[in-house]
Formats: sequence, C-alpha cells, structure tokens
Amino acid sequence: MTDEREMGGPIRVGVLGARGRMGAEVCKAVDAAADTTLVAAVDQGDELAAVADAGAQVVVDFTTPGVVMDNLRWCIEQGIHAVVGTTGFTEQRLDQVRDWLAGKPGVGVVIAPNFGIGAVLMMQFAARAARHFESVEIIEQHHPRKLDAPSGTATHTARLIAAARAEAGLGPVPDATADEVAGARGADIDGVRVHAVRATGLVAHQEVLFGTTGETLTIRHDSYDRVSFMPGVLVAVRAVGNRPGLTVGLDPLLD
Ligand SMILES: NC(=O)C1=CN([C@@H]2O[C@H](COP(=O)(O)OP(=O)(O)OC[C@H]3O[C@@H](n4cnc5c(N)ncnc54)[C@H](OP(=O)(O)O)[C@@H]3O)[C@@H](O)[C@H]2O)C=CC1
Ligand SMILES: O=C(O)C1=N[C@H](C(=O)O)C[C@H](O)C1
Repeated sequence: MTDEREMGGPIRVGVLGARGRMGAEVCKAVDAAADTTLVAAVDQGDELAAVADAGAQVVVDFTTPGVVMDNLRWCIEQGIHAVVGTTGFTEQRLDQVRDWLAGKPGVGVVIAPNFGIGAVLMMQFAARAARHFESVEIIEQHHPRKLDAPSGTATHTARLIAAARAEAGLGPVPDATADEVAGARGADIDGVRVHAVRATGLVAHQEVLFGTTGETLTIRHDSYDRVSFMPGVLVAVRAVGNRPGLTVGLDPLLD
C-alpha cells in the first residue's frame, strides 16, 4: 500500500459505481483536480481487480447498500484506502468494517452519509439544537430513483439527535397518536420520526423541525446538484491515506 507522499504524485483514485449518478460526477471531479488522477472506473459487471491492476491508492465507492460491504472487504484486503458514500451503514456494519481494518493496520476508510459541506453543518446544528426542544421530526426529500428510505443522512441525523436528547435527559417526543394508518407518522429511528418524500425534480433535501412551547426551529439543507458533494469527496480522498482505521462522517476532516 502507498499513499501520495510515498509516490510523490497525484493520488491515484479508482471509482466504484462509476456509471451511476454520483460515480460519474466523482470521476469528473477526480479528473479535474490537480492533485488526484482517475486510474480506474468500475461499474456493475466489471472486475474489481481492475482497480488494483491500475495501482489505485484510494477507492471511492458510490454503489448500492447490497454490494458495498463486499467492495469494502476487498479494498481492505488489497490494502487500498476507501472513501464510501454508499448508504446502509448500520452499527453492525461499521463494527464489521472495524474488524476487517484491525487486520490491516495502515489502511484508512472514510464512510460519510453525506459529503455536502452544508449537509454536514445541518447535522451538526441539529445535534446542537436537539437538547433545547421537546419535539423533533425529520423530513427528507429525494429524487424518485433513490433505492433506500429513509436516507442515510436522515438516519444519521436521527441517531445524533437521539444521542443528544438522551444526554440531556429528555424523554420521548410527545405524541398522543392512538389510531394510526401505517406509515402516517413516518419511520421511528431511535425515537425520532423520519418522513421520506420522493418526487421528480428533487435531488437531496432535508428539514429538521424542532418544537417547544411557543416556537419552532427549522434547519434545512438543499443539494440542488450532485456537484455539491464533490468538495467533500475530495477532502476525504486527500485525507484518507493519513487516517488509518475507520472515520465515520466528514466532521473530523473539516475541523
Ligand atoms: N454520501 C453522500 O454524500 C451521497 C451518497 N449517495 C449514496 O450513494 C449511493 C449511490 O447513489 P447514486 O449514484 O444516486 O446511485 P446510482 O444507482 O445512480 O449508482 C450506483 C451505481 O453502482 C453500480 N453498481 C451496482 N453494483 C455494483 C458493483 N458490484 N460494482 C460496481 N458498481 C456497481 C450501479 O450499476 P447498475 O445501475 O447497473 O446496478 C450504478 O451504476 C446510494 O447509496 C446513495 O444513497 C448519494 C449521493 C450523495
Ligand atoms: O441517494 C441520494 O441521492 C443521496 N443519498 C445520501 C443519503 O441517503 O443520505 C446522501 C444524499 O441525501 C443524497
């Protein structure tokens, strides 16, 4: 395994899911940046080995929750750092990745539910606000070709809010609903209701609605274009070779 400093040139990047909406944008961004170079673009049906054969130092994965774990295990085995935007990472999956990494010291993996800088800040602001409001709901809105619901960002936000509420000693969110049509109150993620909207014309959007006596606070983020994720992806590509082990979220890379 090598990193940019050892090679002395641009970081050699392989993209998995390269023909997808995000993967195609990542290929363009990696090509355009002076300090990164695209050496492999792999999609469904292609051999992962192409990435190793091309000497990739970092893999960027925007595939599907169904295949990302196999991809990640392979990258770690090969000693290739990985930046992962694909969703579906439960605590159990994160622990599995930590286990694989324990056998490969020096390999870095960054997994982030959202690479948009504004989205990262939205999650931070929501976590900060959480302790001050008895009510909270999350409304995420995405394009209708998205495979998963609720979004990885909404799930992550709900977990952050739940942790902040627990730390502040807040009880359950008040809700007297007794007679509910299935799904009407959204999904329950760690006690936080999450509503998923899908509509043509949307890209990726999220509102966190807080309420307390006499006031509400809405924190909203909108990605209107997938280029919004690219600065964050490049930050992670540049950092991952110097961050052995697992990093979850972009936050530690932005400090
Ligand atoms: N963290 C973040 O900031 C963001 C995360 N995402 C997440 O990224 C993921 C991808 O999103 P999006 O680009 O919209 O989805 P797409 O469906 O457009 O792209 C996924 C691509 O991966 C391909 N693929 C499937 N299996 C494999 C495999 N085994 N090896 C290589 N490629 C494979 C798909 O091929 P085929 O279509 O033939 O199956 C497709 O081209 C989702 O989980 C999404 O939620 C999205 C945006 C931002
Ligand atoms: O599929 C998408 O488009 C997105 N997926 C990520 C998620 O599930 O949170 C990030 C962003 O919301 C776009």
